[in-house]
Amino acid sequence: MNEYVFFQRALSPWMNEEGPDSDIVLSSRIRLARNMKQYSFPTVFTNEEAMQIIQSFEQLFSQRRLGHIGPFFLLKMNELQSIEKRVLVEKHLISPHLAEDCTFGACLLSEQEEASIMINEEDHIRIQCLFAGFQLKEALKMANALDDWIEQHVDYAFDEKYGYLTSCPTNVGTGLRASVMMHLPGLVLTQQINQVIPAINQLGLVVRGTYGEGSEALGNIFQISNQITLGKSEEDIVEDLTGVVRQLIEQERMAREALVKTSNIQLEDRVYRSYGVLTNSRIIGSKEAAQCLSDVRLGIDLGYITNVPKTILTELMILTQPGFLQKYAGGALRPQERDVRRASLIRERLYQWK
Ligand SMILES: Nc1ncnc2c1ncn2[C@@H]1O[C@H](COP(=O)(O)OP(=O)(O)OP(=O)(O)O)[C@@H](O)[C@H]1O
Repeated sequence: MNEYVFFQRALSPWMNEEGPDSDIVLSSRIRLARNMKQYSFPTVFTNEEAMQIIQSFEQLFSQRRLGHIGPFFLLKMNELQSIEKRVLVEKHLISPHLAEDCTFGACLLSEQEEASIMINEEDHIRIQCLFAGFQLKEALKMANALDDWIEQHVDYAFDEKYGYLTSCPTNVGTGLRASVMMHLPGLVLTQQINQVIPAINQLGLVVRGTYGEGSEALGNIFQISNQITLGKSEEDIVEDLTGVVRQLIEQERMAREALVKTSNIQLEDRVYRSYGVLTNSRIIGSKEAAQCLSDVRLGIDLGYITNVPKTILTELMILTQPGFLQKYAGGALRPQERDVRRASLIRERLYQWK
């Protein structure tokens, strides 16, 4: 496999699977923050230290094969074009911080893109595992396996009392963030989301947008994760989040049922109008596209639309982001040009399923 494929395909191979509860939970993620004992934290390390860290990972992964996860590919930020870095951000494989601010940053990607390890981001090592649907426990298992393997070769910064030491105190302890990406159009349409978000926050969990901290919830997609990393075991953090997500799934299903009962024809109309916009418009902005894709996804889940596979919608959510549009166009595009390209790309993809 050639590294170039990471920038070409919008749909990561792991996204092709239908995970459990995938009508509501789009994906599950575990990320672990770790640091190496012998180096200063990335906030203060020297360029030399940063390069040594990358070198040690280059050697460690030179075999490129790690148990059943298979080969890994190392991509250095200072060797990538800015559009390529943006594409990796849009695929949730690296953070905007690594792409934009970390000259001596790198990432290791597995072939299926379900595992990614960021080097020299906010911490020396950030291990991330992604699974389709509601599979937090499976993601934790894979992240732990990767973590154990790395720990055999690297001395982690660890304190008997506090656990894993990290750049930001909010990650000290387990260094673990567990999160799910949820599609919650029912709770948004019934306006219950306005009560649900504060209630989730009170339970010590955080609700974020599609692209993490500081981002908007595009197309009714919300990311829910744990806030606390200290004083609880990894398993308890995942268990607590799992309990809340189960309740949210129930609430979303009930909201959808209530909408079908009370306003079936209005809902069907909304779904088909959005389908009409996607299949006919000549200019479309990213927010409108995300909203229409959300309506059509709901339409598929409720059985109104049967001819469109959901993976096409997932792919379009990523493909219509600015980085991908420009990658396909072969260069920079002005916002208006992007809106025209976005519309034609969506029409082309959906045309195959008419
Ligand atoms: N369940 C998930 N499925 C797919 N992508 C996810 C999921 N959860 C988070 N992400 C993606 O991971 C990236 C980082 O998210 P976020 O900023 O919330 O977290 P973080 O890595 O835990 O960082 P920090 O510790 O700085 O808050 C974002 O692109 C986000 O969309």
